[in-house]
Amino acid sequence: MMAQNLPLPPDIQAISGERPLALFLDFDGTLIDIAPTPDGITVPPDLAARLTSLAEQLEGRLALVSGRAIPDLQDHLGIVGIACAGSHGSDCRAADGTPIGDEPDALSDEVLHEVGAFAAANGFALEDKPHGTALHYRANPELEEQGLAFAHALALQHGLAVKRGKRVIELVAQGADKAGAVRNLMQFAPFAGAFPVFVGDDITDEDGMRAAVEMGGFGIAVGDRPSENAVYALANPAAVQQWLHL
Ligand SMILES: O=P(O)(O)OC[C@H]1O[C@H](O[C@H]2O[C@H](CO)[C@@H](O)[C@H](O)[C@H]2O)[C@H](O)[C@@H](O)[C@@H]1O
Repeated sequence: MMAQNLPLPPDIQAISGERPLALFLDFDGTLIDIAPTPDGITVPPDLAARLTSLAEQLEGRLALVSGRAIPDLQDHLGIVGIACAGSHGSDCRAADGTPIGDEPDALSDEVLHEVGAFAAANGFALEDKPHGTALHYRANPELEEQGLAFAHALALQHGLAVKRGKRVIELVAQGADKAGAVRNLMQFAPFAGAFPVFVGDDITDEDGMRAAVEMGGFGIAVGDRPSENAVYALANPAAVQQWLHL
């Protein structure tokens, strides 16, 4: 199913034929199908090579923008020589690995301890991340309300932000989001001055799409979640890969 009956995007070659295209791609649910657990995803073995080749066609103006930390992306994909923004925009790096922008501190030990204890006591699967922590409840969807109440109370107490995703609630530093990642990358070559397009499936991707729109581009929603900022839609990761000619 597709988001809000939005039309299919124009062919990528038609877009990039008109002006230099800067492409920002979410990972889970956009390039790769959602799996029961974070480590259970199936990543085609040649995906990294295909992304690298796409980046070359775009003269380097391709970035992965993920809620996952960059080392986690690399564990699944291998080292890809393209720009990456990990941990919901907390950690932005150019294609050669050079950091872009400030990297926020990790969460305090006190917060990590509280979240870990809550997860263990209530049936959430905990994902520790370098710039945050995630409570997964895909195996127990009824835990959502309880998880949100806990996360919002803890965020208020410690000045953190809550991110919601597909059967996941995350705590991260204030100010980290995918809009910031897009804006950061668009300040520098080879992205600066290009036409930004953000492709994503989840709530956190709305920030990235909004930033693309602000800079004259557009968003493409993936899947059936209604999108506030997308003007085009693709049905699933297979359709994204096809659209990208991967
Ligand atoms: O911004 P993304 O690249 O889409 O990353 C968002 C989160 O993705 C991962 O969790 C989600 O995918 C898992 C694997 O399909 C799934 O089991 C889980 O229910 C989803 O929430 C990842 O584990 C998170 O760290 C990312 O923030």
